Amino acid sequence: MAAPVLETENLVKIYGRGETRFDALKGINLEIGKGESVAVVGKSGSGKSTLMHLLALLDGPTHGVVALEGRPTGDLSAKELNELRNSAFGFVFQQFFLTPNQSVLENVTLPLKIAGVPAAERKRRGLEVLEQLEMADKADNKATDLSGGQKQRVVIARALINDPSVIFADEPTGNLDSATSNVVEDILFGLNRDKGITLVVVTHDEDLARRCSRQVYLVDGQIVPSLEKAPGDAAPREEDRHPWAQQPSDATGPVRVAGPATGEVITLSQADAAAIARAAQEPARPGRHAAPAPSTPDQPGATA
Ligand SMILES: Nc1ncnc2c1ncn2[C@@H]1O[C@H](COP(=O)(O)OP(=O)(O)OP(=O)(O)O)[C@@H](O)[C@H]1O
Repeated sequence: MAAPVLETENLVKIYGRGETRFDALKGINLEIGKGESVAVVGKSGSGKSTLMHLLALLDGPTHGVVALEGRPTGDLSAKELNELRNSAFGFVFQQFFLTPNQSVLENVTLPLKIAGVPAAERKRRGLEVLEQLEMADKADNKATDLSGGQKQRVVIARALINDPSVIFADEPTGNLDSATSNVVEDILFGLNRDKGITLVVVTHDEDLARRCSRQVYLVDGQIVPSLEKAPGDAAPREEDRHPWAQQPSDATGPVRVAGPATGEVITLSQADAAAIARAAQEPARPGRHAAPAPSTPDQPGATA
């Protein structure tokens, strides 16, 4: 793996206390190399967004370390964290909506405004990045006067404006139709390939996850073995790749599987094992990524 841009050590996140205590992450050790594209996959409530928020320095862990470019971030002040996030990261999050009353250009250049960049320079860089995403002609539009796919391109433009080393994307295609999803994905993977921007994507979309160079599987706040083969391994046998798929279908107790990469024994609930087995074995939906992307991708009615 390339030098890690992000590393975590025994990352634990506990929400609440006493009777309402919930252990959302239970000791995550993860390295994300520069230029990787990593999909964080798992069922609802498994801790994907929590992990993404900790990696993106939007929230702090209860225990453990997140290091950016080899530098632990735990001791940084709120101001330092803000600056670091603003300069190193881009966000394609559905909850980071565009500001409706502002123009596309104002939305895209917001991170530069926060960083204190003068107006003329903001405009120059904003138009440049909108040009890259074929949205320069919409610079003066209100953010509301756009289709779903166009809004998502504006969000990506905003994520790019500070030349980030990592883009975090939380369900970046969640509300888009299939053709528009393809366009948005192509943009994100193009940035990864051509500019070496590291991508960390939380998604339920198996096709999008498969397009990433690595998948990180979360079950109940823990990483379970990914489906990629370990470095230097011979091609794994099917039963080694998906040991959970070998369980008898009428089994009711917890499923114990040996990780193909580490040999570590992990206990999964039947439901989690079945969900992972399904995700691992389902073929790609027909039609996705097969057809060339349309040149005018945005569909009326889609929302970002
Ligand atoms: N602020 C919070 N306070 C208490 N519990 C929380 C909080 N945020 C998340 N949780 C709990 O932590 C667990 C993990 O949440 P998280 O949002 O990371 O899951 P997720 O895998 O991203 O789910 P989804 O796919 O549904 O978005 C869930 O059980 C959730 O209810």
